Amino acid sequence: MIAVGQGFDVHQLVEGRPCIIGGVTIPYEKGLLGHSDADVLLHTVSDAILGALALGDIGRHFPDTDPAFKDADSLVLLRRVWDMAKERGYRLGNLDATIIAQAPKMAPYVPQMVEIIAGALEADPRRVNVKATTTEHLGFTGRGEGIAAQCIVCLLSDVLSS
Ligand SMILES: Nc1ccn([C@@H]2O[C@H](COP(=O)(O)O)[C@@H](O)[C@H]2O)c(=O)n1
Ligand SMILES: C[C@@]1(CO)OP(=O)(O)OP(=O)(O)OC[C@H]1O
Repeated sequence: MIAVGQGFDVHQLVEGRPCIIGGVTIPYEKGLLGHSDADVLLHTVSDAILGALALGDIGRHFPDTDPAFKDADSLVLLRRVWDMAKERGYRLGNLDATIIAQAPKMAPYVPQMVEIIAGALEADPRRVNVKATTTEHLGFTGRGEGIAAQCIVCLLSDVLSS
């Protein structure tokens, strides 16, 4: 059985917040705003997995009205999402994600992000790809007002569907 899912997320860039992306705290003058730590990359990975499982999205499982998730570590949320996949007999086929940001420069941190995501999904890092693009100064990402991320995931299971 193969299950694919996709995710998309956006968070606003503001002063006075840490810039946490893919589980890495990136030195930058601004950070992402959210109820949780606002890790836009881990959110989109979580949403892609939940999509493959037909289980909705992270907002359904970890509501932003619940004080339990205030400043939550998105890596903890991703591990909880991955538990849902494992419970259903899935392992990671592969994952491909894109961070859409004019700044900061993501490339130096991408290898660490890959290791963190692969670790959370108990997968070989060679199954995980993270990349980044600017939008050539166009739109809200290009103006530095926010950062977006998108992800596609392929999950594999040995269970045959009936
Ligand atoms: N925030 C970003 C955006 C892009 N990169 C890297 O720069 C390369 C060029 O980006 P373009 O938008 O001009 O395609 C791209 O290949 C990314 O690897 C980055 O590190 N951080
Ligand atoms: C992650 C959660 C957790 O409360 O909060 P936010 O950091 O606001 O992130 P978002 O992607 O807007 O929605 C999911 C939320 O449930």
